Amino acid sequence: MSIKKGKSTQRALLVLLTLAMFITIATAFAIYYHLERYAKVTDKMYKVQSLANKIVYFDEALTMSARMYAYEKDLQWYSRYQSLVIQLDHALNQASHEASSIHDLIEKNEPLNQKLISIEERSFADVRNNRLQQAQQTLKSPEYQALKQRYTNLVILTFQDIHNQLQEQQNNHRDWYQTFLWVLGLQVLGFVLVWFYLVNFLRLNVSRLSNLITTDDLTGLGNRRSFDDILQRELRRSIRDGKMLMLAVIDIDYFKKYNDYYGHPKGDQVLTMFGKLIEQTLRRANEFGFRIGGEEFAVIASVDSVEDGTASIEYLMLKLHKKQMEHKGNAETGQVTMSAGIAFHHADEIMTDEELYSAADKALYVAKERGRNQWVQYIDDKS
Ligand SMILES: Nc1nc2c(ncn2[C@@H]2O[C@H](COP(=O)(O)OP(=O)(O)OP(=O)(O)O)[C@@H](O)[C@H]2O)c(=O)[nH]1
Repeated sequence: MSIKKGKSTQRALLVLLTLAMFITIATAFAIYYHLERYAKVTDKMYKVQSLANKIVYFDEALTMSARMYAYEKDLQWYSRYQSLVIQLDHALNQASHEASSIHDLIEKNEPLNQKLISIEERSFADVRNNRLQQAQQTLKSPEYQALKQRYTNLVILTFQDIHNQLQEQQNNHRDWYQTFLWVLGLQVLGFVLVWFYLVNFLRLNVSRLSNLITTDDLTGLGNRRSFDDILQRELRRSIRDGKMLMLAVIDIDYFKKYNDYYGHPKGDQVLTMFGKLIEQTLRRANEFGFRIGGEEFAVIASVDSVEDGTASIEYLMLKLHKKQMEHKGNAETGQVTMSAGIAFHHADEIMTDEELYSAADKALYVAKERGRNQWVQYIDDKS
């Protein structure tokens, strides 16, 4: 991907992410708003319902008190009637704060209310003048009954109306917040999916990148950087585990001449083929192959004995011979051959990676000096 394209993709991703964040925040606000409204409407419904119950109760109770007063002429009933009138007024006032239709109901039906009160007052006057039968008749009269019924019906219908309106609002808010909850759920799911995608994408790219950093493009073997790291690591491991470590530095003989004779692309093919041979030879987990320079390769292997190590390089040489690749610049064999310098790190030695590499390199030099197409093991003269 070009830098320009990468930057525009990044910008587009940033815009998308910002947009998605705004939508999520807006959705969360919408849920909060509708949930809050839903709770408020529900609360109001309970309040209105309880006021409606109170009003109907006070209304019936005050009629009952008026009747009882007409029958018993007991002043207790009269004062109960009066206290109920005050309580009813208070409840109606409270209800009119909750819903304007109650206020309208009180205003519009004031004449009807006054009529009822005047009939009740008339019966109370009869009671006071000991005309109890007259008082009872007044309260039982069809006119009073009809007015009372009308008043009660009006109250009930108004409250029913309010209840229906509130229920509609409640359902509306519930539908909205449930819809937004789904939207938020889908957004969260989307975020989770994008998150997983990004994490996977990054992980893949990181492993690709680390491969690129440590792999030689042409042969697919480890490159110089990974050679340095793995040589240090394996050396530490061999000292810790008390095992022998082999390092072989391998070079294609007269490779300059090969390039000169057959051309650079053909030279590349030889390098690729040799890289594959190394890969096929190194079968065990603790054996590693590298291309550490132009036509220079290396093998690091944890071995049980010197023979074990040299045998694997011998085997690699044999495989290369079997290929019988023509190399007219190689006057000795006429084929592509290799030379190798082998050095061992023994468990009881203390050697640095540089010392081990230098030893293998020296042995390679000797192999070249002795006529190439061979391996030479480094022997420390001082020991
Ligand atoms: N085709 C190809 N050639 C390369 C590459 N890297 C280095 N070379 C060539 O490898 C040759 C190495 O030459 P020298 O160091 O002189 O070694 P040599 O010719 O193999 O001689 P001896 O090692 O002494 O046998 C040079 O000609 C480099 O150009 C590569 O990636 N591809």
